[in-house]
Amino acid sequence: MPAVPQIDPTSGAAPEVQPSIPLASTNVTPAFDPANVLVVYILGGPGSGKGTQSTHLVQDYGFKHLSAGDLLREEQDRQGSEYGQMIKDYIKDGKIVPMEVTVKLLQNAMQAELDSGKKTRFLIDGFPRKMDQAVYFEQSVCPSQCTIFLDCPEDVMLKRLLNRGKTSGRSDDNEESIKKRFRTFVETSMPVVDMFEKEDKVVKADATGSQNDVYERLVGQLAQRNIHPVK
Ligand SMILES: Nc1ncnc2c1ncn2[C@@H]1O[C@H](COP(=O)(O)OP(=O)(O)OP(=O)(O)O)[C@@H](O)[C@H]1O
Ligand SMILES: O=c1ccn([C@@H]2O[C@H](COP(=O)(O)O)[C@@H](O)[C@H]2O)c(=O)[nH]1
Ligand SMILES: [Mg+2]
Repeated sequence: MPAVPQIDPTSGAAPEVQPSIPLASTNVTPAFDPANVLVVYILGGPGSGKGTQSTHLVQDYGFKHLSAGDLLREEQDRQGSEYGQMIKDYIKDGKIVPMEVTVKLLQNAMQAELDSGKKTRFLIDGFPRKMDQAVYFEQSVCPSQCTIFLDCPEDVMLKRLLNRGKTSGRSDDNEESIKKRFRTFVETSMPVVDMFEKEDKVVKADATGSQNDVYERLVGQLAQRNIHPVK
């Protein structure tokens, strides 16, 4: 397996990939072999419960949870990061940070986990959020097994996020940023879910109701995809 490059502090990173390139037409060998590494994405609108359900899934399915948003916030706060201010501005505005940064952070985190001989099942939360990220990651990092999609109406998500905003300290848990995030989700992220849906790779669950209700639905859906708890 090739070594995973660090984020290049001078120039940035991975080559640009045009989103229009069809997945099947390329010959790139991914960095991680899907025979040895399981990647499941968890997507859904802001506040749909991705982080919450990830906590449950990690406990029962032996996943290593990697939240793209958390990794970006860590990078934003890392002393000396040349991307800090850019990430801060993008997050507050609900925009998608250029994929070179996010993919590198994810790839490095996966490599670190594999190097330490720990988990080989990755639950990637809140990624891919844009078509270029999806195409690049699937081709060059690791093809996913499936995408969990948490389906939740905006009024429910808004209520949850405003409630979370009372204590989260997140710069984007305010009404103005939330509206922008909803828009980005519909315009930029849903096409990714739709693409995976066409490939029959989406496990969709109604994300309304209690956390436990949602989780039970997810467990049932995952079983149908032959993904089972490890204990
Ligand atoms: N089923 C649920 N019912 C009520 N509240 C919930 C439910 N699931 C999650 N929450 C709460 O809603 C808020 C948002 O949940 P969570 O952080 O898991 O969402 P998310 O999809 O990861 O959001 P983001 O995209 O902003 O990171 C949290 O305060 C969480 O406790
Ligand atoms: O692939 C990604 C994932 C996230 N972002 C940015 O981070 C924020 C917060 O993400 P959460 O998943 O809600 O924690 C998101 O609104 C984007 O601005 C990103 O750019 N790319
Ligand atoms: Mg989250």
